[in-house]
Amino acid sequence: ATSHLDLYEPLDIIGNGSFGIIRKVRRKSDGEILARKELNFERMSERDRKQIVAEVNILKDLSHENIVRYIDRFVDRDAGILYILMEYCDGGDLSSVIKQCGRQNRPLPEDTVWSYFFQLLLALQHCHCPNQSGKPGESDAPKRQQILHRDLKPENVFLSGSNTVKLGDFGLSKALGQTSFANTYVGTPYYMSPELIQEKSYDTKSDIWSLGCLIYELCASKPPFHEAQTHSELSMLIRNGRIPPLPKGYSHALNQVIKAMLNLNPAMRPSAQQLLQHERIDFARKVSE
Ligand SMILES: CNC(=O)c1c(C)[nH]c(/C=C2\C(=O)Nc3ccc(Cl)cc32)c1C
Repeated sequence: ATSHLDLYEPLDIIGNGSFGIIRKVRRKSDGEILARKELNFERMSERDRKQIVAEVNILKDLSHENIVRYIDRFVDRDAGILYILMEYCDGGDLSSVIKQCGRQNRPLPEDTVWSYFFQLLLALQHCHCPNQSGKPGESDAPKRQQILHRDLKPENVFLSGSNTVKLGDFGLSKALGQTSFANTYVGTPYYMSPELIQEKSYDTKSDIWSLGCLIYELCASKPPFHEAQTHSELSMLIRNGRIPPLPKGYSHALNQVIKAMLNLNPAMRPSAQQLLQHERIDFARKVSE
């Protein structure tokens, strides 16, 4: 019987994640281009293997336009490699877009920022409030537990076409409900929220903090607390909560909504649901429809 591997023609390597690579592949049956994560689990610790299994199980449950679609997985026991097949996003990741804006000193247009912001809010809302998307008959959908992304950063957001963003790499996310709030710190130091510095628990408002850092970085081409050289300097900058204003040309409204997401007190930060009511987000929604 043809093994899974023979069903796909390997093309170029497009990324390297924490445990392996991401390769572009062509499905031979219909020529569809996909992305395949290749993870060498022989070198992984037991804990990391559990993490990957948890990621796949989380991704399987999520089906949303703004979350990278999980397609299939299979293991090559001899080679000790786990293959995870996902949708291909031809625009690459947001971190490359930000680097390009910084290099060419051409900031992202404000309308593009609001559109990406809107789409990421839809993705987060789908994770944070499982049955809130308001689709008719939603109430009889199987109850899925709340999911936290926990590592929202430009390297984990991918572009499909020129203006659809997709949240990817749930490697560090935690499905709540099985355990209490995850209080082991993980994620990108620059996007570390104040509650994580004080080793308090991580919750949906920590994802909102990271989203605030990401939207800030889209405009300024660097994270809000970038000047820090050491961990302790970073935590001092974060706790004094002073955020350098965005470059000229971005509206007061955008500055304000970023400030609200970067409130030191998690309870004061707006939820994804509340942010989706913002008038400029509503405008982005209308533009996208
Ligand atoms: C240089 N690399 C790229 O331009 C690039 C492209 C064209 N696609 C990707 C990444 C993904 C891609 O295309 N689909 C994905 C699904 C899940 C995850 Cl975690 C990543 C991807 C990347 C990193």
